Amino acid sequence: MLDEVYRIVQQRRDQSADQSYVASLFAKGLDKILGKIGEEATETAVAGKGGDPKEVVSETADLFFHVLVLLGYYDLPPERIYAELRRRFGVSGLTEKASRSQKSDAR
Ligand SMILES: N=c1c2ncn([C@@H]3O[C@H](COP(=O)(O)OP(=O)(O)OP(=O)(O)O)[C@@H](O)[C@H]3O)c2ncn1[C@@H]1O[C@H](COP(=O)(O)O)[C@@H](O)[C@H]1O
Repeated sequence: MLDEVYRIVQQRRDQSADQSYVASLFAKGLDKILGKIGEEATETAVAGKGGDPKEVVSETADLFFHVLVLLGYYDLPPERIYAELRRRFGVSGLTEKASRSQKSDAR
């Protein structure tokens, strides 16, 4: 579904802003897209605190969608994110963090 929505996002880029919400975001520019991500991330956090599963799902969907618009802005297909997650797969976050602090100690 992320790939499908991303494909639509890319198709909307050149459309009229009054006929497409995605086109209106592109027309308003990067700061508008970033502002929406900040807003939706906050709303996701508030929903997480509230504990209503429906709200968590709805706000997370809004957040994912606006992140797809940002990826579209930079022509970055979701596959790039999947590849990064695959690269990290199986590496404990704690192990990765410890290796980072060892690297900075060595400097
Ligand atoms: N998944 C979504 C999606 N999720 C959320 N939204 C919109 O994101 C906006 C977020 O809600 P807000 O209340 O925060 O925003 P707002 O007050 O309307 O907007 P601002 O004035 O703050 O910018 C709403 O207008 C939602 O309708 C989405 N708009 C589009 N899509 C997908 O993008 C496709 C293309 O959409 P259009 O470009 O509108 O054709 C659609 O077919 C969907 O697949």
